[in-house]
Amino acid sequence: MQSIVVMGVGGCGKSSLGAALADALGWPLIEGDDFHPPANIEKMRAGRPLDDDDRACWLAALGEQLQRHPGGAVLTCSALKRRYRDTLRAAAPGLRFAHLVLTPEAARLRVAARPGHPFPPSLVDSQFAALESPENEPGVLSLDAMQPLAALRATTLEWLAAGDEEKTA
Ligand SMILES: Nc1ncnc2c1ncn2[C@@H]1O[C@H](COP(=O)(O)OP(=O)(O)OP(=O)(O)O)[C@@H](O)[C@H]1O
Ligand SMILES: O=C(O)[C@H](O)[C@@H](O)[C@H](O)[C@H](O)CO
Repeated sequence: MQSIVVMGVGGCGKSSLGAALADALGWPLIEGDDFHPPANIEKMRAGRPLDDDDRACWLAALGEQLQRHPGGAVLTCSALKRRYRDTLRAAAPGLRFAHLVLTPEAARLRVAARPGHPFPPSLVDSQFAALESPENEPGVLSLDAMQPLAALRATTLEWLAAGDEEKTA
């Protein structure tokens, strides 16, 4: 069973959907933010966007985590750029991605409603600037992040099941 990454900009709802999917599938949840080195957390807290170098060792650690769960896992990871996603795909071939899509305004509102979180609202624009849409890549589901969580969960589970049926047909 191939793992799934719940991806998107800060505040799009990765942790919420990731936890719901892990629960429904009985898969472990790999919370991507837990694998940032302290320097990355400090940088975000200081309102400075992460760059490719900052994200390189983080993505390598997340790839290792995926490899530890060959039976399937749910990973939450912003995975903003094509090459970040390809790094994860190289670690777990056939990896699937559910992309939570929302507007910068909606992301800002969600992030602002979480005071104390290391990711400040001022960083939201930089997330959209870095985002390369995964739409035309294989194994990607685009979701309207403004849908209720239960609907997002149901749509993603149906999509995963349909993909598995295709593989066994
Ligand atoms: N489908 C949804 N509908 C309404 N609110 C939501 C939905 N999903 C998440 N939220 C709310 O939006 C906020 C951000 O959600 P969450 O922490 O899951 O996002 P995230 O992408 O993991 O953020 P980050 O990457 O910055 O940690 C939370 O307050 C959460 O309760
Ligand atoms: O790639 C990045 O810039 C980071 O991973 C951020 O997206 C945050 O980790 C997260 O989304 C907010 O907590």
